[in-house]
Amino acid sequence: MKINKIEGTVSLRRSLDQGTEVQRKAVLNVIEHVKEAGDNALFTYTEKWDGAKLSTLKVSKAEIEQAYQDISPQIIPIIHEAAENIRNFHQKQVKQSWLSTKQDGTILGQQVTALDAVGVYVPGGKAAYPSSVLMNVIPAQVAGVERIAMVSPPASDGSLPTGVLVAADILGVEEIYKVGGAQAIAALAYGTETIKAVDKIVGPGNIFVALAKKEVYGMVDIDSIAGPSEIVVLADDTAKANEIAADLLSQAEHDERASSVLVTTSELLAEAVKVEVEKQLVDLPRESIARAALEEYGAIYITSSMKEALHVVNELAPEHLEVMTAEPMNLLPYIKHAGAIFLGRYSSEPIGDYFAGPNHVLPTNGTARFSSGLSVDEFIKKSSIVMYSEQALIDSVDKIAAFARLEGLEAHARAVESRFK
Ligand SMILES: NC(=O)c1ccc[n+]([C@@H]2O[C@H](COP(=O)([O-])OP(=O)(O)OC[C@H]3O[C@@H](n4cnc5c(N)ncnc54)[C@H](O)[C@@H]3O)[C@@H](O)[C@H]2O)c1
Ligand SMILES: N[C@H](CO)Cc1c[nH]c[nH+]1
Ligand SMILES: [Zn+2]
Repeated sequence: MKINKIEGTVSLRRSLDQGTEVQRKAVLNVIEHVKEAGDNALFTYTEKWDGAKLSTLKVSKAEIEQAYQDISPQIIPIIHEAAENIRNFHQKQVKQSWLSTKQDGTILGQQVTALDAVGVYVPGGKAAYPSSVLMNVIPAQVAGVERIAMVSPPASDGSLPTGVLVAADILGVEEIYKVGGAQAIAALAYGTETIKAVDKIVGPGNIFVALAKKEVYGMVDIDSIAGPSEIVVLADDTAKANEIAADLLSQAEHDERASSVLVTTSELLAEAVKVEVEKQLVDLPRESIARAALEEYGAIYITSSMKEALHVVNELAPEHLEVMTAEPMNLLPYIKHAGAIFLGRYSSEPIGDYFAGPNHVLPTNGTARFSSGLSVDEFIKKSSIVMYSEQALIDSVDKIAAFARLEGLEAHARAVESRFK
């Protein structure tokens, strides 16, 4: 990790991965092929990219039962407890419909309706993510979505990870399909013989998944594009180097393109964290991934004041921000851009990945400047409601007709006037 001293204001935004021309073309071909050939195209690509020769896509009851046989029994109550924490947190996000009656009897309001059908992408290439099953499915359930179709790429033996199957079963997901990548996104958007089309697709994935989601947007809705994981730790000289190093590595191990950054006012701490990171890397099972990520996207920034450090943090707008300072809560009002904020040394980032309750699907690549993590809001829509009283229309008909004529829309004006002719 390189140490950089920062003076004054700097621009540190990372550019968004738009994929290469070859990747974009490949994704377009996949989508067209799935539209034309349906399930057959899904079988072809699953064999090509995942090495699995399948004859059916839907996970069977027998496969779920087998997953319960294979999984360590101790993990099951832990998944249940995590699911409960996540459900309780998301329950607080529920928005109610409302109606408001004016003095003249007019009723105005907003009706909240859950989406009918949602597709959930659970990544499966480099690691298994049962936690992402919980994070994507629970807010949809809390919103009241009736149909949830989950997709995830199989291993070469045609199986899905036991943790993914058990987590989905614990939540009561009935449709689980063994298909991943751009082909899974195309199937959810356009439908095939086996997979019925949905209204919205959510969930993180690699560049092929991200490009496919962008491509089908409009046909269906999508959530934001969550890219490789990121962590920024903001620390002063009270923080502990070994704890910061451990937290930086927790995100670096996700992906060679993950980004782990320390922003600190202490030169001494910066040096100590650099040494600790090297020390802790050595026996990490995913050392090579973490090392590659740190070499390319890792950094330590030293600033001369906390004010400058906060500026750097807001500039980076990270997916996850940890604040490890003497009084972390005091800094909260100055943090404008971060997907999730973890305050104090007992709030290590993986608590949020698995257990605390907030969602772990969060804005990356600086998009926390304008977007938020996955929430119940992503699974609802709002219809406005208008019920005018006779008196209200008498009072405003001339104004509305005048406005319509300002736009040259005579039929609009006559429509409101027709009630009194
Ligand atoms: N932000 C979050 O909440 C969150 C959570 C979990 C994972 N992630 C991220 O999701 C990503 C998961 O990526 P992954 O690759 O491990 O799994 P993935 O499921 O996204 O992608 C695997 C699929 O990619 C397709 N593919 C692979 N190589 C291809 C090629 N050359 N051409 C066309 N298609 C190809 C295949 O269909 C394969 O099934 C990682 O970047 C990880 O950090 C993010
Ligand atoms: N940190 C990831 C989001 O960037 C989510 C995750 C899933 N499992 C472990 N971590
Ligand atoms: Zn993580």
